[in-house]
Amino acid sequence: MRIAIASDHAAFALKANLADWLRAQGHEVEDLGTHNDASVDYPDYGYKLAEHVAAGHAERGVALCGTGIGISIAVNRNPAVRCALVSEPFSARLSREHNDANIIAMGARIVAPELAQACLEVFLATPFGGDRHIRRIDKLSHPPVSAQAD
Ligand SMILES: O=C(CO)[C@H](O)[C@H](O)COP(=O)(O)O
Repeated sequence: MRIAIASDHAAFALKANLADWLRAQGHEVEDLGTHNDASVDYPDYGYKLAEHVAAGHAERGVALCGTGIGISIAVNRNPAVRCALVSEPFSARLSREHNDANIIAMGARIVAPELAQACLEVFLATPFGGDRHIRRIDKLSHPPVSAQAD
């Protein structure tokens, strides 16, 4: 699978670890930076990753920062992608089955590399469940001008 990966300085080491692990699994990995541990701003890398996946240059994306929170917010500003912030494999699986997430976000200050690998493995292996979830995914793509829930 073609996978793009991006992080800020706080997750630079985790990004290197996961990129190596993905390549060892036979995936084609594009590293969108950052390329060292000098301080940078996570939105820059989140926007770049989202644009890359939305353009079809990669089938899946991996977004990393200290907590995963900031970069996942940045990625989800792009309406053409769905990014799930996870810290354990069960959420990683459901992010695919229910949400058809195409980008996974994790925090290097939250999850150890082995756990991040386990989350990523499940994320890449799990198909979208379809059925009722299609209707809900579609609603995410078309937010209402004014909310209408009971
Ligand atoms: O987790 C993050 C955003 O959600 C960032 O990685 C974190 O805020 C960077 O912090 P610092 O500049 O103190 O290294």
